[in-house]
Amino acid sequence: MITTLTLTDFRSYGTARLEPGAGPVVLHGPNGAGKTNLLEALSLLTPGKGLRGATAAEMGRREPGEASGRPWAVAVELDDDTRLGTGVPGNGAARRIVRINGETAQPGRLLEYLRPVWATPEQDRLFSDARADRLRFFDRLVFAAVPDHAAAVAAYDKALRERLRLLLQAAEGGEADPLWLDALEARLAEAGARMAGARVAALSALQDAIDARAGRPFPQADLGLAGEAERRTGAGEEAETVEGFLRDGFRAARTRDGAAGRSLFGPHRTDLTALHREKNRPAAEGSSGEQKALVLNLILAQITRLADQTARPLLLLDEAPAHLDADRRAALFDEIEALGRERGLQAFMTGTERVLFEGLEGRARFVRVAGGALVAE
Ligand SMILES: Nc1ncnc2c1ncn2[C@@H]1O[C@H](COP(=O)(O)OP(=O)(O)OP(=O)(O)O)[C@@H](O)[C@H]1O
Repeated sequence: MITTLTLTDFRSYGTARLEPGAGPVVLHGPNGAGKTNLLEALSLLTPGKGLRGATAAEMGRREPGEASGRPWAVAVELDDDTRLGTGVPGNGAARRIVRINGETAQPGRLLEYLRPVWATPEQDRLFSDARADRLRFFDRLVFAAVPDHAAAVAAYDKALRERLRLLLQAAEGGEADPLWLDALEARLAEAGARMAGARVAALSALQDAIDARAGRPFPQADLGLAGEAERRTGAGEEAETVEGFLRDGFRAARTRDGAAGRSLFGPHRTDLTALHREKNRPAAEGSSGEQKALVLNLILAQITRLADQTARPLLLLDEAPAHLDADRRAALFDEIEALGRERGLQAFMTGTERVLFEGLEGRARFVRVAGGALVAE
């Protein structure tokens, strides 16, 4: 459990401190008050770019007239006295660093301490938006469950960029070292097969968790992965066989990728598919309210699963109640509060009006966000 959160020059905050305590935290305040900024800060306590997908340089506080963001820091203390922190040490620095108990650490190690999962209004059209966003969303769910997945995706993305750079050089008449290409593709195939393995395992566990939630007032999704490496993995092929398939595929795609200027083959092109079970229709056809409810159900399934394991689950819900009808809102609050009480879930929820959370009165900590300050009520 996070016992204290401190923000320093993070977005709209100069310095701010919050002691969330056990149970849900409701952050309410007018538009632009800094509610999402606070959730974003918490979302950086896991590898990646956080819930806005922003760069570290954008996150530093900028006063009018300042050209670049200030050095910033987000720090938390956990109930076992562990100190986790992230931030950038210099003006406009592009890479954030992570500290665990004062020592610089690999971002992946944060997953040993916290497993944040979030839902934002941007996900309201998750199933009809760009494939890449959907895959990123799913990969984040995977690495909250399988920490190694984050490292495999990072290694894969790096090798993919490097390979494309070489292929573009070759397409423009330059020389691409074939041995270096072979080495990069071997790395891609190895990381790609691991990614496919983790995705297939995580999808199956997530589907079980969704199925176990029948009877709640949220729609159920039947999930699938549209990608050849995942299909083969799911059909029981050994990881080495999938790796061989990927290596051959990358090699065969060299000329085409170089000409297209894009990497057209590989598990970075996998898609997450979802069927709205009750309606027996693709989730992509659903309204934004329906997609929102499907995504929330999926996220609640994931967080319940994480809460069953040992990791500390952390749920960040940006403007969730505003988009839900009264039944679903009440069910959401009851579930979050029960998960907090029984399994140590910490949840942070935002909304413009306190009244949206009246179902949580007496059961949550209310914090008013205004003018860069956090006021516990
Ligand atoms: N780097 C930065 N430096 C200073 N202020 C920033 C920075 N980045 C964002 N802001 C400010 O933060 C505010 C937005 O905060 P946030 O998105 O958290 O609002 P919110 O309370 O979630 O509002 P809404 O209810 O509209 O979603 C804006 O006023 C924006 O100008």
